[in-house]
Amino acid sequence: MTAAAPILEVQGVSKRFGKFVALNDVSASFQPGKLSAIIGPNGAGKSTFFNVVSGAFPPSSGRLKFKGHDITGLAQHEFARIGIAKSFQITNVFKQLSAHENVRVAVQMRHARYQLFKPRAGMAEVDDRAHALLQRVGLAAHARRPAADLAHGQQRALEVAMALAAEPELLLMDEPTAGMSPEETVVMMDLITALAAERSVILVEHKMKLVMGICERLLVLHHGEFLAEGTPADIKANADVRRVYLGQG
Ligand SMILES: Nc1ncnc2c1ncn2[C@@H]1O[C@H](COP(=O)(O)OP(=O)(O)OP(=O)(O)O)[C@@H](O)[C@H]1O
Repeated sequence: MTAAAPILEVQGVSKRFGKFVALNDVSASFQPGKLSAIIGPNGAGKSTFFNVVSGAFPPSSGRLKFKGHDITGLAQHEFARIGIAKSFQITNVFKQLSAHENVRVAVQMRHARYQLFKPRAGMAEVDDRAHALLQRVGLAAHARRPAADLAHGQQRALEVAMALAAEPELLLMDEPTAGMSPEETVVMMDLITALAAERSVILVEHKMKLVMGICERLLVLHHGEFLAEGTPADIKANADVRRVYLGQG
């Protein structure tokens, strides 16, 4: 049996900030349709990794490949166009707009770029698509509420709906449960599990316990390098990982 071609390949990527090396020659390959997590203690380089693979900034050296094509140095909006979407640790929603309006803007941005709909007929389709996306993330009942009035967990879900508007094949999520209550965390983890059944998802997460139960594969960053990778069981049993996480939540 031959393995599927990777959806994302990170090849010898380094990221330097001045003399400081935040990522040091990291390589990893992600198979399509899987839920993976990059974990690691504070300052390990997780956000830097997320920013590099989502196109927020180019690597200092090394290559990125998406479905076999070299995407190193591509502009950020090009990442969305080819099928890579991201949702951030800090919510990026327009607070005064309703939940539905926020998602509608995201849908319109995608369709304006491709002129998928005819101008007149388009609005109803855009509205419907926005409603479907709100439903997908469990916010259908809150469609008319201003984003500012939504609970933190709901705002994060709204942002996920906006990321999904790009119809990504690969969804990148930076600490998707940051700042959430335990109840909101459960809802978000269920949503991530459901989304991962439909596309490839890579999470960046500080809390190892959180991802143990839902991810097929974990990669552990430490001091800008991969310390270990494997199934949750492999990682749990790994002495090096236990050592770097010792005393951390
Ligand atoms: N723009 C920058 N300029 C200089 N140094 C940076 C910059 N961004 C990150 N760093 C440094 O790179 C290292 C890795 O940071 P990064 O934010 O990627 O780690 P992290 O694993 O996401 O940490 P945390 O879990 O605390 O968010 C840190 O030492 C940080 O100070």
